Amino acid sequence: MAINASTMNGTQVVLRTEDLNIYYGNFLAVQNIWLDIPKNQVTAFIGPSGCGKSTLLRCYNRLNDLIETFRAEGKVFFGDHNLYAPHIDPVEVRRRIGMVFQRPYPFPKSIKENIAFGVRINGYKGNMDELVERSLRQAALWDEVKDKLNQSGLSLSGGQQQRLCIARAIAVQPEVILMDEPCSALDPISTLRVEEMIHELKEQYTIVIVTHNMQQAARVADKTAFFNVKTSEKGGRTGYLVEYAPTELIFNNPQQEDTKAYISGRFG
Ligand SMILES: Nc1ncnc2c1ncn2[C@@H]1O[C@H](COP(=O)(O)OP(=O)(O)OP(=O)(O)O)[C@@H](O)[C@H]1O
Repeated sequence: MAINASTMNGTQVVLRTEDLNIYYGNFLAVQNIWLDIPKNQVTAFIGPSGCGKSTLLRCYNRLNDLIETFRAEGKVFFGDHNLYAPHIDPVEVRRRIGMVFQRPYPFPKSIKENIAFGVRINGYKGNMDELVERSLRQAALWDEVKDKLNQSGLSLSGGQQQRLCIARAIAVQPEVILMDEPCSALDPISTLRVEEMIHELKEQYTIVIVTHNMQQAARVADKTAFFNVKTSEKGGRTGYLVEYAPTELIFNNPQQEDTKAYISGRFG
């Protein structure tokens, strides 16, 4: 699966959705999404609860496939590849488009093995110690764990566990990292560390982050997409994209009334 990305104002587009509708059974959860995710930038998804931020995020690495009632209409492109074409291997997609979840969930294995495990399964033949160190350094965790690599990942603090999970995601060398509210279970200092790390990671990776925290979106994201929910014809609550623009425009000069209302805290 070679990437041959198209461009958006001179920036490469890594992920593109075209007229994407996402269903759980008969329920239309997300409607009519056209969205381009730029390479080596941080894109934030914000919006009120239930507008489909996580549902859309999980579409990018086919994680929704694991939900029996899930169905997608429309297209999701990774470079030139339609990720939902029949020949696409979802396991390969998930290696190239990694994910970090809301709650850190280290494997009940050593710190080192948390990183080495997935890499080995992917057939890595290089120097494992080097890779473990590099991944932990990129996740700003090396200095804290270098003397206890054989201790359990579960012995770390919540913030350290989340950075371990980020190191694990990085280790298999994905092109994109999806983050679903990665700081919501962390204290403010741990949150700051993860945010600083996100700034550094975007030099090498494309990052899409779902966050409830508008200040966080303002701090970390180059572009921000604001989603809202409306009552659909069938009576269900369906999410849709309201506005997508450089982050400073979304927060300082939003074009849509709903965006203005949301960022000024009038709903959500
Ligand atoms: N596995 C599922 N099965 C059925 N419906 C689902 C499933 N997951 C999500 N939904 C529904 O899809 C809609 C969008 O949910 P989603 O979690 O993507 O929204 P969100 O914007 O990420 O919300 P939050 O900010 O609360 O996490 C909601 O109505 C939710 O109830």
